Amino acid sequence: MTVTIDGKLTAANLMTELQDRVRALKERGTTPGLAVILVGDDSASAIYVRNKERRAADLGIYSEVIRLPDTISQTALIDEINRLNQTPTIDGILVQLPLPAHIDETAIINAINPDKDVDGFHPVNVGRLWTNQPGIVASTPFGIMQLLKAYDIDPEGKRAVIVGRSNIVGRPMAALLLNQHATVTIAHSRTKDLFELTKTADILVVATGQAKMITAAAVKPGAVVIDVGMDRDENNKLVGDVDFDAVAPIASAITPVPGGVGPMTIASLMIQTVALAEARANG
Ligand SMILES: Nc1nc2c(c(=O)[nH]1)N[C@@H](CN(C=O)c1ccc(C(=O)N[C@@H](CCC(=O)O)C(=O)O)cc1)CN2
Repeated sequence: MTVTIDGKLTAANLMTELQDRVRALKERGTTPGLAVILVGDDSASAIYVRNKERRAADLGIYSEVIRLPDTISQTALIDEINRLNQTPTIDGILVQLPLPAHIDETAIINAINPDKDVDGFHPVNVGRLWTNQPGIVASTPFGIMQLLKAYDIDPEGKRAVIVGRSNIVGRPMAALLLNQHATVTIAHSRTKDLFELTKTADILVVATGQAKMITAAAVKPGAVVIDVGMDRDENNKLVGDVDFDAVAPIASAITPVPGGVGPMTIASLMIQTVALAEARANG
């Protein structure tokens, strides 16, 4: 029988566990602090940021949202990051993506102190991940690893195929699965015979942004299928990169959209903010 991996429930369970860690930190005089920078008025980003703010408040994490106009210069944005880098009560800093076109995303990520880079996007943290050292990991792949753990899916010895090579999902996902002893292939828009490759995967992670591109013919029977997509179908309904109804009957486990990977992203952000505050409290 196919297992539908419930990201909402897993995230809620992890948040309950996290409450105890926040309480313990506060008893020791440390309140975890998270700063979120939102540039411009992208409506989806505004919702994600509001949800981050709410989740932090639920847990007793101090959060500060810095809303900046989309006309802000790159220099002024970096000045703001520098202020937060120097604020001792802020453990984690993130800049909500995407950024307006005139701002160089790489320059902004590189301006964040790597030890406060709660998104795990800074090259120092990327390097730590690829060399299998402890560090902060991008929230979505971190959340996917939490889902695999919660459902007793062990990557060791499995063939994993990741479709998508973004810095936010595909690349860190590959490193995390490799660190857990999977045999990993990253596929992308220029991969030849893509579906021949995806059919070899015991664990298939799809992050392409193309609605329902993975059909049953592209999946090995019994595979674990993780859908990172958040796309709109012809009826403007939120769907994933995987055709859930077609693939679910042949998968051993599959994430739905919505309610699969998405809710784990914000939960992972909270977990890593608390871990950074614990590091501060422990000196
Ligand atoms: N600085 C960052 N920017 C962005 C990140 C990130 O991790 N750091 N990730 C995404 C946006 N994101 C969080 O920021 C995010 C995306 C989706 C969800 C989520 O819960 N999705 C739900 C569906 C929501 C809906 O109905 O629209 C789901 O899949 O069930 C949470 C957070 C890009 N930017």
